[in-house]
Amino acid sequence: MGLWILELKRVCKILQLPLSLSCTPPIFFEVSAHSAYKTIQEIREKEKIHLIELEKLSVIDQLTGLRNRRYLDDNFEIERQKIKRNNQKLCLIMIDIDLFKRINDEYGHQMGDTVLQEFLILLQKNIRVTDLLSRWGGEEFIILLPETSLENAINLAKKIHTAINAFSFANIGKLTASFGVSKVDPNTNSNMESLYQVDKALYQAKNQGRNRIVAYKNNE
Ligand SMILES: Nc1nc2c(ncn2[C@@H]2O[C@H](COP(=O)(O)OP(=O)(O)OP(=O)(O)O)[C@@H](O)[C@H]2O)c(=O)[nH]1
Repeated sequence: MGLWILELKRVCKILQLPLSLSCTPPIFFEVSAHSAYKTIQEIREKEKIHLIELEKLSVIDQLTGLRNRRYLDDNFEIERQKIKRNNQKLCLIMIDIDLFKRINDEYGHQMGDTVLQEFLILLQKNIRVTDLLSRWGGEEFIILLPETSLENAINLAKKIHTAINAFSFANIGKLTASFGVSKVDPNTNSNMESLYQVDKALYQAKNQGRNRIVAYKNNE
């Protein structure tokens, strides 16, 4: 009983609810203990829902509504373990909008945000529901492609590349993007290595003049 009251005091304190437990006659104590117990249960349920909501928010990018880097980090390991067990294929595509800074500088940050939102819709239209698209940061996106060979990942990058080149962004017009593509080998690569490889391929695409796709090769 004492513990209930302590717990009730605790949750009421957290939720800043008024609580008066003084002068409760024994006959009424049963009733108030019962309602106190119910209150604690209700508050615990609300706390649980609140935590679930917080957990969801922590893996969602506010601007685009896409999953964020944290979500990808968590799920990449799960996907790696799955392909290792089932001997499946897994690839990564990293996409970065070219010269995005110019858009912010010329049209303002808000227009830059709009472009990012349009860009992600374009990406979503071109991938499968089982592909995991996330915002890696700034103007950079990653797609994790389960059950996809390197050849098919490159084909998908080509398809997205063509779609971007054909698209006219509101108020901005044409944009280009650079792509890195890599295969994940769960037996030899750690998550870090796989991400390093796809990032290196993207870096090469930028260095070679942007608006292109580069696949990571082992001997580079
Ligand atoms: N509007 C907007 N801009 C962002 C956001 N996140 C990052 N940026 C901007 O994206 C720009 C990225 O610039 P850089 O890293 O120089 O790259 P870039 O201009 O795209 O050039 P390259 O990648 O070399 O083609 C910076 O100006 C950032 O401020 C965002 O959420 N919204």
